Amino acid sequence: MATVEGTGSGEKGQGGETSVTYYRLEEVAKHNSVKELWLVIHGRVYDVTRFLDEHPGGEEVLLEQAGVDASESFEDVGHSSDAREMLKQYYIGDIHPNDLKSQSGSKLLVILDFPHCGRCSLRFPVSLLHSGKQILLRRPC
Ligand code: HEM
Repeated sequence: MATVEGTGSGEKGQGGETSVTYYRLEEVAKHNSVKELWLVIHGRVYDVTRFLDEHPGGEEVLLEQAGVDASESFEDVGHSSDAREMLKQYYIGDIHPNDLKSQSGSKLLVILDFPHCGRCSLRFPVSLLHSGKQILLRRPC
């Protein structure tokens, strides 16, 4: 496990300090029972131990995903936005960047337009590692 300090807002005096705890996949894998059940959804780690009894889809499906990346099964079910909102309360940290799957197939094309300047429009592909991080961009002119 590693904890990394980062600035949430990047603005001075706005109190945007955040701290992220990173977990290796092998550590997540150890929490695979009803006593302690962690799973990974989209690069984020969730401790759903106390949710086992409450999950509307039953505890069995959660146990099947115990200690592993459950992103695909989570999405296959087509969980509601309420379900996605619930995730927040079980979030305990992010997967360590070294353990994130290479997502070469999922690139995002960023297009920046600068209305004040007729010459400047930037297009560049970026790789999506995980959400929640800040990207700083510098205006070209
Ligand atoms: C912390 C993670 C999860 C949360 C917060 C969660 C939450 C919910 C909620 C609120 C529902 C009710 C329907 C809805 O609102 O979408 C539901 C249903 C269900 N969930 Fe999850 N879920 C989680 C993980 C999973 C995972 C990993 C699976 C794996 C297959 C799963 C399978 C199901 C199934 C099969 C249903 C029933 C769908 C139905 O009856 O139509 N869930 N879940």
